[in-house]
Amino acid sequence: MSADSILEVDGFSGGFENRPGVIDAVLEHVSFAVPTGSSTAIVGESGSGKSLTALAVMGLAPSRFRRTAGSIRLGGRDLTSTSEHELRRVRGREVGMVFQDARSALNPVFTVGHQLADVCRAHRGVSRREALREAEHMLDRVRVPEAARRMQQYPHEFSGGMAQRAMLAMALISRPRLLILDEPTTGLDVTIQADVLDLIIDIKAETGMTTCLITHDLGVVAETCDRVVVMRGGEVREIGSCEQIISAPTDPYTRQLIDDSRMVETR
Ligand SMILES: Nc1ncnc2c1ncn2[C@@H]1O[C@H](COP(=O)(O)OP(=O)(O)OP(=O)(O)O)[C@@H](O)[C@H]1O
Repeated sequence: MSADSILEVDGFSGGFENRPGVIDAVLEHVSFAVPTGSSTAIVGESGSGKSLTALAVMGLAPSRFRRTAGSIRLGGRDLTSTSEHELRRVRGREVGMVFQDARSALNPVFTVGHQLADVCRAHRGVSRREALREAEHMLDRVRVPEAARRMQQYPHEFSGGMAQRAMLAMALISRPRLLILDEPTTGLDVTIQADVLDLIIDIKAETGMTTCLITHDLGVVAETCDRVVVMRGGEVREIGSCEQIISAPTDPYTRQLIDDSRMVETR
């Protein structure tokens, strides 16, 4: 394992305890690293274990999930032996996550501005006034038009694409070192998908932040990432540079993913 990887998942295995004492294995010896500054993608079909791996990194795996082996190190710290209290500090400050369905991840009873400011205060210890100013600045930065007015609105008043931008602002406002994006554009209209992807590419270029993009679509990966981890059935099947994986995949499953992806349309 290399010292310049912000995230190191090493032999991580686990499953669900659906019946007491019996663990149905889901993740099997998952090992990969996310080099600091990279744009690493985790790709695979639905059910391959991508989201579960990311949730384990966040310390947010479902309550019935049990780790059976391995470790997850973030910035050199072993998360599998970190207390829940510490994990709360790590989430946000060290690692932020954007989920697929932004509107359901936002709290429906508070305005978007209120929620952004709360996250800012919790992680950066600034005054309420400063947090509100930062929240508006962040909404503007993720290209939400009329940020000041949007601050006062509730999540249901945001379209899917705008809600996804607000989620991105929420993840960015605590300035995490690693940003995990779980299918951030799935379910959005194609043109909105392209806008959100462009935004992610621009923010990455501006901040130099490390990103980990989870997707089933290798077409998206080709546009946004430099490294690829291919998962299937809870296992890592192949790891390589984006170029190598796309031009010369060694695993037949990766080849199938390439054929299924949007790249087929542009070839
Ligand atoms: N709460 C749960 N209880 C039992 N099994 C679960 C639970 N959550 C996920 N699983 C199982 O774990 C496996 C991995 O799921 P995961 O969500 O990580 O896949 P994924 O690759 O991210 O797919 P998707 O893109 O559909 O989210 C799946 O087989 C799923 O059925």
